[in-house]
Amino acid sequence: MKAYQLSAEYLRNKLSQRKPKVAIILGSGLGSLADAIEDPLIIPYYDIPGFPTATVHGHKGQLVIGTLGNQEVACMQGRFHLYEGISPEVLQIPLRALKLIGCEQVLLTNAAGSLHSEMAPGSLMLIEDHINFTGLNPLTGENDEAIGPRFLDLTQAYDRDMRTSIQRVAKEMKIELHNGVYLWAVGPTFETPAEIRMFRLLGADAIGMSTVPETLVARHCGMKVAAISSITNLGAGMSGNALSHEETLDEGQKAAKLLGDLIVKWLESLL
Ligand SMILES: O=P(O)(O)O[C@@H]1C[C@H](O)[C@@H](CO)O1
Ligand SMILES: Nc1nc2[nH]cnc2c(=O)[nH]1
Repeated sequence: MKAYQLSAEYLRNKLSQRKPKVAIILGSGLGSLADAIEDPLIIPYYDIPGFPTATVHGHKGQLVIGTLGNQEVACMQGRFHLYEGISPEVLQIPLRALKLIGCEQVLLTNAAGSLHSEMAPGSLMLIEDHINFTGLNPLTGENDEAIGPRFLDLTQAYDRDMRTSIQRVAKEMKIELHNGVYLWAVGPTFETPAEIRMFRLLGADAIGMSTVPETLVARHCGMKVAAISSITNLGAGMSGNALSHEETLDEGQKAAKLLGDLIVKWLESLL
């Protein structure tokens, strides 16, 4: 058995009657969203065969399965990043396991730096497309055609219907939701000001160190994907301030309530 199949088998045995259809991944500073999940079944990543351990401060490292916005959800409270030394192959495990237990859609969230001063910290950005600036891809290696195609089309990486429904709900709630392109940089260093200027020229609107590998793995196994960035800072050199993970966490926590409200209403709208 492959590692993700072992993870899925373990999770299936834990689920009993629960049937999560929507997966959610919470980024830096956004973990408190999972506290609103009702009747939670909490499974630490270290208990799940095949799952790596979450090492980044602010990423709790547990799967919370329960009800949110009247939907059954499987929520990853914390994620894995390549810069933690996790191989691209291991990044495949959580999403494939979530698909195997029945999740058809995934909503990814992250903390990100903005490349436009008008999209200030505290803003939310719906990802309409991405730029993979890492040269790395979690789908590198042998392809299992039973999971997905060798050459995956990414013309619609972020699902149009999911984006439309999230935008509609944001509008109803009078939440300003920017649209933009997220650029994946490996990290763990933040960028230099020169890199930020270059990334803006390349067409990026926000920059971060996650999400794209999850999108690639999820799309490959046939899940629908939407993603929202919580803007925690302006890109390096744009404000004169030094960047830090503490700032990411503080600003993420400040935005978590607004993002949580949007996610709950969106889940309710799926009924
Ligand atoms: O997991 P996300 O993408 O939300 O985390 C961001 C990127 C880095 O891991 C970290 C930098 O502060 O926050
Ligand atoms: N790469 C990158 N990741 C972030 N996560 C939160 N802010 C940033 C940023 O400015 N750059």
